[in-house]
Amino acid sequence: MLSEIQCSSDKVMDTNEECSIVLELSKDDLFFDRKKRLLQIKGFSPKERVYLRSSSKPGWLSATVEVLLQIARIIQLNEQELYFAEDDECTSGEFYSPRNELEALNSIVSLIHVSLSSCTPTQANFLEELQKTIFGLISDFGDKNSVKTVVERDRSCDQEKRLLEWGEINGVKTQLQISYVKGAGRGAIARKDLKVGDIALEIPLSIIISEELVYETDMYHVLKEIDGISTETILLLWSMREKHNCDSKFKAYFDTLPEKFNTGLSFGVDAIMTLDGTLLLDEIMQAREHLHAQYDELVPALCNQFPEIFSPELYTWEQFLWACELWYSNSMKISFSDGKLRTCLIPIAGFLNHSLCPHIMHYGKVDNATNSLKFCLSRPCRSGEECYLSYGNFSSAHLITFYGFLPEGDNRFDVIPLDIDVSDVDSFEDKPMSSWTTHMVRGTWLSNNHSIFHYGLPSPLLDHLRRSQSPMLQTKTFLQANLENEIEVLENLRLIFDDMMENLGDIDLNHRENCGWDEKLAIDFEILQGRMASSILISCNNGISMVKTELCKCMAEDIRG
Ligand SMILES: C[S@@+](CC[C@H](N)C(=O)[O-])C[C@H]1O[C@@H](n2cnc3c(N)ncnc32)[C@H](O)[C@@H]1O
Repeated sequence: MLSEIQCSSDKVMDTNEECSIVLELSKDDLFFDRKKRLLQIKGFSPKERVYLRSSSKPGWLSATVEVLLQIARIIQLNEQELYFAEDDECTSGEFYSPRNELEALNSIVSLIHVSLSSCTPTQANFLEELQKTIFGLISDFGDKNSVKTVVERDRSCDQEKRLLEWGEINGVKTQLQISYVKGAGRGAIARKDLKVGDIALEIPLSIIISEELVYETDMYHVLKEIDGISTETILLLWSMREKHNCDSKFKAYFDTLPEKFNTGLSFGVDAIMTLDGTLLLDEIMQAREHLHAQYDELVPALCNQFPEIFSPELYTWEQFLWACELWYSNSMKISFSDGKLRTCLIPIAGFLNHSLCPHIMHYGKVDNATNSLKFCLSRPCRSGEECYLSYGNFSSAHLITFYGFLPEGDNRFDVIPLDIDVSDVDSFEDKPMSSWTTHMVRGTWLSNNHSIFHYGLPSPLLDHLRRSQSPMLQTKTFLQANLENEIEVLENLRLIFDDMMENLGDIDLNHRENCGWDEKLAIDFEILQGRMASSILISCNNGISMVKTELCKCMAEDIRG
């Protein structure tokens, strides 16, 4: 979903020879205090004016870009990225996440765009040079972080082509064609080179499936009388019947939908057993229980009372699960011109696959002027390349449960939440920075700071554990009591992850080759969680030895002293 660009440009043009761009952290930002602190650590204020110097000075461009990017990255951090953001000086070229980097670079592009609308020709030269550099950085970043798609040219896409033709008759404008891609079903491939800001796909409102459609049906008169029924459930029940309607306006769309979705919701018994000891097991079991309860409460009664509307052979548990998987894996939340957020199915856009480094990041708002939904690029996509969307900042457990895949690459939203009571310790501290209400860890290979007092582990967690262990100590100092406290903190953390590794058990990779799709996914998740847990154990162990070395030095000095 579109997050407001929080940088603003005052468009202050200082002289004819130079100009400046203002990056400002919005006072309304939910994490204003934390971001302000991070900015200050790096030597910036929440409202920073960056001057674009004369191009005759060598190196002005890269120095300016570096400053702009450091500030924009912090402004664009989301809550989880902020939790893991290291509060030490960040080395240049470091980034927080692909999402954050693309947001930061695109926010600078927007500022340049605004400034270009009211500047002198000399200033325009600076700005255009800067813009070219930022576009170059976006393109390089995409190249480095993208996953190569293999298009399966031998598989026919006749139904998909029919849907595209139907869409174009109804006003769809697209720069994408649909093909099968290895490991992900169908995907959308760029027909020509597309640049930042280009519209890859434009879908008119008239072919978007949303709640309004159901209001016109006989089904709605029955469903609206049910207390507390959500519009999502109404849509789900509607799609179970509409799928079989030969006269449906959306027949071409329903014809392209798979008979089976293969998400975590339809994992078989063996896959579920494999998940024992993983975080994914809870996620899948909770979701399945919820859906079973919903079905049992609603559907048999509807079939009994209104069999002419809810025909029992169309409203089986299997068909209900199919519809749930359809809506979970293919729907998008769209903001309409009346300000309402609606969950919708969007024909053709539904072929866009997810990537951790997507081309399209913002697509959730109807354009009032054109009455359509536009999918614009935040990074370039070359002709023949698969064009990816961001489904959201989801963990791999969520993506497997509701979408049925594990994304390639480092997913920075894969965290292990820790069940730690934060109430008593942080409440007596009046430091705003200590008030995280939940704590978590992630693979420590993602951290750049493995030195003493950091160990690749998140600072908010370590600070919390230090304080709860010994509230009165001055932490992060080389005093004996503090170092002893530090060792206890790391040993306690190590215990949690020793247990986790034990519960995960051994993984049989040879067995994986002969498994079905669901067991394969379950094993891959187990491997991922094991990798995360073992990286944390390594960090704890390395940390303990580092601290013990310091402790020995400290005690030796005491003896000498
Ligand atoms: C909105 S649909 C995208 C089109 C879909 N590939 C198809 O053939 O209909 C979402 C589904 O695509 C697949 N998918 C999306 N992104 C993927 C990825 N990065 N890797 C593997 N499968 C992916 C998953 O099956 C997911 O449930």
